[in-house]
Amino acid sequence: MLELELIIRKMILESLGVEKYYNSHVENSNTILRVMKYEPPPSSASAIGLLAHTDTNIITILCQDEVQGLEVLSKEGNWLQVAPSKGTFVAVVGQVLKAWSNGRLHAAKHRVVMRGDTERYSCGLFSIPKDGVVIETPSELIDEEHPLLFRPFNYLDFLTYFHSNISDNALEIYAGV
Ligand SMILES: O=C(O)CCC(=O)C(=O)O
Ligand SMILES: [Fe+2]
Repeated sequence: MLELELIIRKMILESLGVEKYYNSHVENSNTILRVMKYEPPPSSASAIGLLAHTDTNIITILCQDEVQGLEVLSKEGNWLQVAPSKGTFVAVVGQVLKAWSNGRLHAAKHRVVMRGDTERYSCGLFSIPKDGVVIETPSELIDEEHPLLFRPFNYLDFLTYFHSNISDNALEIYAGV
């Protein structure tokens, strides 16, 4: 999963023409692996296993078991089920990468909805800026057509703000230009 995260990050930076930042991008980040368990809903109804959110980190690689649950909000506002499929992973862009890329990448909202009577397990690898790292959009991604959207910000300070002011547009309020 770590290898996949690095490959995806490299592909993203290459596609933006800023691959020269790859090494510093990776050096400035850590990864954590988390295993999650979701209980089935108490009745036959569906239940929210994880509230709708966008990840705050850089990139998340998710691996679901065979129990359906992950849903992603489309730009049209529809919740799309992400079907579990053996040997596949889901990559989710977090708010740090959205800010760093000057909004070129979209941090999709997602949630977990539990249906049926089987517990669900998932595993997530989260790449996260190291303590003290300042998220700053590279100058190559700023021009007349793409004016700077987010001022440079310290990730830990943003996280502290985010947890005390949870809202859909916390990043825009905290670091929006
Ligand atoms: O369990 C999942 O599939 C999603 C987990 C998730 O979105 C998260 O931990 O941020
Ligand atoms: Fe998430």
